[in-house]
Amino acid sequence: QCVIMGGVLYRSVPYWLKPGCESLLADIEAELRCKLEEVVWLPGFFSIPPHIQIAGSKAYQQGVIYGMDAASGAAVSALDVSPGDHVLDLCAAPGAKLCMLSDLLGNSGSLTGVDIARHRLAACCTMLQKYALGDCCRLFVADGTTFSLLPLRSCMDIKSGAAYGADNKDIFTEWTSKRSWKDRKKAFKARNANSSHQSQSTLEPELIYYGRHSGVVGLCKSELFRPRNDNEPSVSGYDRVCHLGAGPCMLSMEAGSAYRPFTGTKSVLVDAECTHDGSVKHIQKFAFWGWNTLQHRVLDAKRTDTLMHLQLHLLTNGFRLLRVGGSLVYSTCSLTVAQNEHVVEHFLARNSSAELREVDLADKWPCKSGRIPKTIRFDPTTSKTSGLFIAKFTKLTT
Ligand SMILES: C[S@@+](CC[C@H](N)C(=O)[O-])C[C@H]1O[C@@H](n2cnc3c(N)ncnc32)[C@H](O)[C@@H]1O
Repeated sequence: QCVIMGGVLYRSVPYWLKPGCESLLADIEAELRCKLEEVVWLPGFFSIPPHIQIAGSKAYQQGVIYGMDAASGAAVSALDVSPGDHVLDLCAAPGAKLCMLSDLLGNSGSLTGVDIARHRLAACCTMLQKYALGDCCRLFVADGTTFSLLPLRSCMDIKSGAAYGADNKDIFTEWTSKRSWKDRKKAFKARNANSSHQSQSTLEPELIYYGRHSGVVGLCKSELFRPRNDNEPSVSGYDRVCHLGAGPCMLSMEAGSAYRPFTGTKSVLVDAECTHDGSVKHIQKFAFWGWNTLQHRVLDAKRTDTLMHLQLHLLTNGFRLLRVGGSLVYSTCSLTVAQNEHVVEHFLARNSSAELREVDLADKWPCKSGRIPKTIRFDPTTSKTSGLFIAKFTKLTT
């Protein structure tokens, strides 16, 4: 019997590119020896029977398909990303949503992925490269509650370090995964020095990957890492938007130039750390961990409090980095009210420029309303997806 749950694939071709898709699908079906069933409510998604293993298939190895739960796909769709947008994914690893975001952007705009767990972000980096999706992307190991770097203009000319003097070690040249032993040792030392002097929450962002069109090539390190300063309007581009009253036009830096306008972070995804109790894949792990561990892993009040605090801070900082008129999606794969509606309520009470928005198309999705109007919930018992909570916000001028 075909069970859709947990067996949904997202093709690594933009789903609006119809030509050629049919023949591609036929090839994949022949290779997997099963029918790919279209998920009618989510373009680009197909379901396969759960016993079919895709990891050994040519289609998977060549990066034509990747596995992703349909509810997660819905969270990305809720962002309504258009080519050219500057998108921030604040809890990016291991990177399924990041890949889909990159697919939607095509070779335009920019995508910044942030995660506090280095090893998990390294998996993102591998995925982006495997699926050839990283051209406009940059990845930072950083704390999403304090991350402060603005998006760079994606349309800027790609400059080579040579134009700025190839011997200037401070200029980012084209990214390569092959670093000299000396460079790796230097980076390792710097990391160790950093972590012994700073707590995790104040770690400086560390750039671990950047694509050719991410806007990083040609920049000086001091330009890329110049922190947003709320007290200096000329540096903190986002604040200048409000003061100028000039719509969604902001200021950003380019190598060797004064600040130039850019369209800002239009979309922020905060797929926050949570207890994962709505994730079917995660719950299956309790068979291995032992069901008696459920109490401290999911139901423990102290842990929930700590997570709520983190979720609220991630959401607040994501919103701070959003431009006026942009969209932010907050999602968790927890089914608890504490990590979802309560976080949203606390956030709205403290941010007068935040407004909840209806998720377009949600009326066609197999989801229900959350306890707060305009929020939605995917419930595994009725949606045939993993559980997911989604709230979409926009930023108003205050
Ligand atoms: C639910 S997972 C994100 C899944 C991801 N969006 C995807 O689609 O693959 C939550 C992530 O949040 C990260 N995280 C936890 N605390 C964080 C923080 N303070 N800043 C940034 N990321 C954090 C975790 O390391 C974890 O990778």
